[in-house]
Amino acid sequence: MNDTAVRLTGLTRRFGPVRAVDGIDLTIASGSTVALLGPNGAGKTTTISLLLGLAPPDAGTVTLLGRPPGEAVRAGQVGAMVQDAGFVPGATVRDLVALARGLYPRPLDTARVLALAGLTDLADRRLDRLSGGETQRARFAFALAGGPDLLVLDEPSAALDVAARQAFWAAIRRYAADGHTVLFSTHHLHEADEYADRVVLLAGGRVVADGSPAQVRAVAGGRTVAFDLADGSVAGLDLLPGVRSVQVRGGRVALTTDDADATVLALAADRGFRGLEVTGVGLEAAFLTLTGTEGNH
Ligand SMILES: Nc1ncnc2c1ncn2[C@@H]1O[C@H](COP(=O)(O)OP(=O)(O)OP(=O)(O)O)[C@@H](O)[C@H]1O
Repeated sequence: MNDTAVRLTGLTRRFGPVRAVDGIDLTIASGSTVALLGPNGAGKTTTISLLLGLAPPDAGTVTLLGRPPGEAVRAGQVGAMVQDAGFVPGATVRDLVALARGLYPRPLDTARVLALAGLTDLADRRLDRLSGGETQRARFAFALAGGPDLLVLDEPSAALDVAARQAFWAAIRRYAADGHTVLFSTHHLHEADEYADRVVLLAGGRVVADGSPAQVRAVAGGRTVAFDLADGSVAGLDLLPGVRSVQVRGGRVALTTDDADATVLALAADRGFRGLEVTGVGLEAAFLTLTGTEGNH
């Protein structure tokens, strides 16, 4: 199997004055699960359509599993779930899976596709009688049918309720655990945090951060060290190692730090503490900082 599932170099796409995708370089190793995270208009959908070969880039190149995207898709190596895909009215879920399986040289068994997508009990239901969440699962079944090495999902959990969303991510996890590569776009920060082993943060058509969810958090300021303000003095706290900012609220101090370990050790030596709490900044805060929207809300 090819070690590199996706390679994008200098990928660029403009719509008039808008640089929807502005020189993206990205390499995704086979077997990883990667989230393309970004706010509305960040360029996620455009990147995915260029990546799948659905639209030509203005500049740059795309290689999927070592080949041009069209070739990889035709060979059944790539499955995709894109937004607003229409279905033939009157056809059933089973018809759709049969259609998709017929397109690929080595399709998965029908029963496996239906089970993975959570559609076993709905196999004979007409597509135009499915709920929004069920329709989304049918799209997922279509993407899975060819048994692709690379699964590309554009905002896959849109329109799913909580239970359907959990079932959906459990299916993705199972598929990824078999060594398949999954690339999904989302603006749900917790989804990227929870389900991806790598997060690529897009804003304005560019990659603004790229790493593990923990690394993406670290880029934006690390951790918060909070404790009770015993004697009321905050003097010198800003000089402790790693500390970026000091806030006092309701008798507690919150230090934002790049190095929580060093901050806590120095704090212990300096004055001691009570009610210590160390928390991650969270992807949400990282996202706001990195995309430059902090304080604009
Ligand atoms: N066909 C098009 N014509 C003109 N502008 C476009 C077109 N497609 C996308 N854009 C613009 O390109 C930018 C990136 O859009 P894109 O849909 O890729 O973002 P996104 O991150 O997928 O957003 P969302 O989360 O809202 O789906 C936006 O400014 C969008 O308005």
